[in-house]
Amino acid sequence: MSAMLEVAGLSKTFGGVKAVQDVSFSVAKGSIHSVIGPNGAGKTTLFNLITGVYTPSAGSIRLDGEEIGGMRPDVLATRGMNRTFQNLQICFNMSALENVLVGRHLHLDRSFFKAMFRLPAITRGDAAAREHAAGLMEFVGCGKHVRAQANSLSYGVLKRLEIARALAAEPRILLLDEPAAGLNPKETVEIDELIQKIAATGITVVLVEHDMKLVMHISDHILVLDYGRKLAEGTPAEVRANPDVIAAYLGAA
Ligand SMILES: Nc1ncnc2c1ncn2[C@@H]1O[C@H](COP(=O)(O)OP(=O)(O)OP(=O)(O)O)[C@@H](O)[C@H]1O
Repeated sequence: MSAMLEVAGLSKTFGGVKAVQDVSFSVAKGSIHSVIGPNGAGKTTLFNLITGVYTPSAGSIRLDGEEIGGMRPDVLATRGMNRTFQNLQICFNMSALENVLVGRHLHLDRSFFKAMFRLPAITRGDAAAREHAAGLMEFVGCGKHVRAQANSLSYGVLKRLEIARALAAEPRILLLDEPAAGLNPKETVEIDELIQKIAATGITVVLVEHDMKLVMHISDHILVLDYGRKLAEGTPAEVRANPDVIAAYLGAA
């Protein structure tokens, strides 16, 4: 499989803190790639570098061969990259469907004059976008909440809704920041199934996750960070058997 994302010599320093140090790895197109590591290992910083929240101190990030290091998240969305956040980014004063529509804005035809005169094309566009968003809610398992207000939904449903919103931009690569955080075991199994369903559509998935059962079950490849550096990488079986990984996790326990 060819590499969709290639990270080389990536570093990020905050004052004197080396949050990410000289990290290199690549993500194969269509794969599920997890990033794990003890607390403070640099996982979130790595995600924020890849998704344009932070500018790298050094190194390169390539998406389909194009350098994307330092590009803004909205520009990256037009290049086919989207993400979810560890803390929910839901607008609670909007409906569930509207939250998904927010993620669709890239694909809406919003020229000023069309919007001003509500030309038929834009009305058609709105109807199609709503239909698309409702379809995504169905896909992530929130179909029965299409008409609900966001503030009436449970945490588990909101986590799925956030994934639906990220999918609304039609990404080719989706980064999920702790998709199972705060979920109960049943909801975690459902998220596991959803991630596999997303990957089966051809979308490349990268995730940061603390739930080892989920990571070991769904990942094609795992990158292990420790103190900002790459400690190990490989298949779940390789990573599980790696003495350095075992030591890092036992040390952190
Ligand atoms: N904006 C920042 N300013 C200063 N230091 C930061 C900043 N963001 C992260 N750090 C530091 O960088 C290191 C890596 O943090 P990061 O949040 O990336 O780790 P993590 O692996 O995601 O941790 P966790 O599993 O707890 O979420 C930590 O020492 C953290 O304190």
